[in-house]
Amino acid sequence: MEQQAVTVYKIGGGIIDDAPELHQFLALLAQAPGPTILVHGGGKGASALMRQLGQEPVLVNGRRVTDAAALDLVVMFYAGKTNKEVVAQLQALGVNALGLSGADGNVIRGQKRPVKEIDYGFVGDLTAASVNHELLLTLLQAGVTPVLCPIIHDGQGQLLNTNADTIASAVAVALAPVLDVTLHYCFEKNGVLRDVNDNNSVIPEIDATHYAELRAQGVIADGMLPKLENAFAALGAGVRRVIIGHALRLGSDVQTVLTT
Ligand SMILES: Nc1ncnc2c1ncn2[C@@H]1O[C@H](COP(=O)(O)OP(=O)(O)O)[C@@H](O)[C@H]1O
Ligand SMILES: CC(=O)N[C@@H](CCC(=O)OP(=O)(O)O)C(=O)O
Repeated sequence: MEQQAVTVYKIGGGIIDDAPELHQFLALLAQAPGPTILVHGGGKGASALMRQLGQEPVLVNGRRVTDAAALDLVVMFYAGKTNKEVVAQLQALGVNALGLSGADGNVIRGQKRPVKEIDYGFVGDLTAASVNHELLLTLLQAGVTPVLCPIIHDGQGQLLNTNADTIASAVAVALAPVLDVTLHYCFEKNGVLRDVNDNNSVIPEIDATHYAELRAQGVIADGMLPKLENAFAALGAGVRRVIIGHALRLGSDVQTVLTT
């Protein structure tokens, strides 16, 4: 029997921070075929808000060092303002969205990252096994679109900050045994670019060998490194398709498709 399909979309801070672009993206999402799950980040806005409040953001290897004050702020910003604004806009577009942190319905439970060379503070690690896929399936079957923010919990009452790309990958992998899953990373560029400053230089297809070459050449750097690590991990764990493309060009042929 053919598996039911779902697409897990992830949007990051570049789009969330730009109100007209966010609205345009959500309007496209509302038209997208089939059941969807949306995972959002918002790192750029969180850093801007921290600076406004006199806190200096600290990021190591693309991950935010999250002390108690930073955790308060990101919980308010991701699980509060950002998540609820996205949900309200989706409702206005006729999508029955339900905003969730990992604590809500125990949808994602993880562990505080152990202190090694770096103490990341209240940052959570998670795997596909951390995801309550039964709840997500129930919501999808009820015609609800889950909207997940990057705040999870440890089951002991502690909230934890987590990278949104990792959440999207873990959710996609958790659903892969029962659904035909597409993982779609949406951001402000047309895909993985040969020249990061040239939006017309999209690499249409990348496999693991090609990725290693591009990485060694320095073509892929910064935030694209963890994104592609998460993306290949998802492909290797049963996710059917992984796409990286522009948030305002959903369904376009101009995008990067990852292959095994
Ligand atoms: N080869 C590349 N193609 C596209 N983006 C790249 C590449 N190498 C590095 N990047 C950088 O990675 C960033 C995307 O990662 P990130 O900022 O974490 O995304 P998100 O907005 O989804 O959180 C891009 O804005 C770009 O600056
Ligand atoms: C632990 C950690 O780094 N959490 C991220 C969560 C937000 C995020 O991932 O946002 P983007 O997708 O917009 O980058 C942070 O606070 O920046």
